[in-house]
Amino acid sequence: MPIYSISHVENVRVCVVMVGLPARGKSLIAQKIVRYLSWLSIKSKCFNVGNYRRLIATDSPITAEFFDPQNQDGLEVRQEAVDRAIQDMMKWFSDENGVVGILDATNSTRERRQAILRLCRENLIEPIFLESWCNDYELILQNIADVKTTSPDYQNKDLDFATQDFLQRIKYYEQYYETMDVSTDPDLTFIKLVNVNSQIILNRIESYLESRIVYYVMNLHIKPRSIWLSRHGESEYNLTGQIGGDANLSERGWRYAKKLPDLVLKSLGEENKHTNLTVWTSTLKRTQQTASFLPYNRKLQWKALDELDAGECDGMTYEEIEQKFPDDFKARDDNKYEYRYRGGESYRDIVIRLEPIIMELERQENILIITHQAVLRCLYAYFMNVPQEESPWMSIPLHTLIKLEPRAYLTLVSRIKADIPAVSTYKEKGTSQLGEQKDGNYLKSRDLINDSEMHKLENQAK
Ligand SMILES: O=P(O)(O)OC[C@H]1O[C@@](CO)(OP(=O)(O)O)[C@@H](O)[C@@H]1O
Repeated sequence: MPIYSISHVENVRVCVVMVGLPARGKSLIAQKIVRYLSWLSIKSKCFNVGNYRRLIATDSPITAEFFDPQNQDGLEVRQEAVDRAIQDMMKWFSDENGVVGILDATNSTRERRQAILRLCRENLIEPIFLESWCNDYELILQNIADVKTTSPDYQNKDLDFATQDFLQRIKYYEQYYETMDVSTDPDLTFIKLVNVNSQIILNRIESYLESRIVYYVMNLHIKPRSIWLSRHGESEYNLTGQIGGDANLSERGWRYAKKLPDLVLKSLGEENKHTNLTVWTSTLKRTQQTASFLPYNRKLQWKALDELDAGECDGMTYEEIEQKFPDDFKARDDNKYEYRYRGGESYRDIVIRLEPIIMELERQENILIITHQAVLRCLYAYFMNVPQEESPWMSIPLHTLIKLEPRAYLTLVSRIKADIPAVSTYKEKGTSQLGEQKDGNYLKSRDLINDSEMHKLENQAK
């Protein structure tokens, strides 16, 4: 039976209209919403007006003066950019059945917001305005530094120049910026984040999908932190090639468990060696045994982190499954993400049960998660924006500690191998044999800003 996502049930289409002065973290929030909703199979896309503007005004470098409200040419280019972004977004809603489109721009005047509102209503799209309001100067400077390292406007410019120029750009916008307020915008659906999430003002949140977006955004924080991921040490079932079950660690698995505290210290580095981590495991013995030598007192077990339930195939090897249920074996290879074991789960089912984990992870700071091959693939896919067709085939080796460092526009990945041998549990498509465990082919940092989108736009413009 197919699983429907909430967008099918409600049949709604939502346009998230970002609002805020430059350097308020709008693009970051927009990208994160797209990544989160796409992970939940809700078709989402971000339309960044800055990208359109750069395509139209190719005679860059652009400096703050371009944004002077007295600069007529600048105004025209900016109007054209927003018109084109909105046009493309509307086309995407209708031609590609988009569900959540995000208009990433400053949308800083009430007049502009009213125009977007009218257009959305005409096209039966629910608009939700998401304002990021911030007067914390340190935070703004931090955002400028992040923008400077990622925005094409400041490529090859030094930080001082970029900072001054950007502050001037903000000043121009401030001349006509109108913030959102319950008294002035009583009829609009909006979320206003004040200094990230020190205060959150909500108005007229109505549909379920809107409330999911609100809940997600409310949980975001921007404190620097790291997330460590590890599979449990090699288990006795891994040795025999059996899947599922609740086996103990093998002798080599125990060696990994004993070495894990050192690997974590090494990854923390000398200056952070006293950092107190929270450790999450599943409820299965092999993850708890793996965590047993870690010197941290906050250890939590989550049922949601248990391994993929293989139902009737629990305890079998892939060869036995191929012999006993050949059609199922093939169906799983054909569509591993959707295939649900008889009486068990699919990868999609895991993603659904992991959603509260993701929400909690967004709220938390430093966490070490010890879990299982399939669950780890799903968590990793969320952080690294890995598409559904690929995620169940990612190679995540045993006895390897992975560190994720979420940054403004990308997640950095590093890993430490324990140098303790383990069997491979990696099964390639089309065979029941366990092949060689590939050496973490997905363990690369990935940009969250989708470059391919930019290339597509550039090609259209040519
Ligand atoms: O989806 P595939 O590639 O079969 O991987 C999931 C399998 O990985 C295993 C090992 O083969 O995980 P784990 O080692 O965490 O127990 C199985 O229990 C589980 O069914």
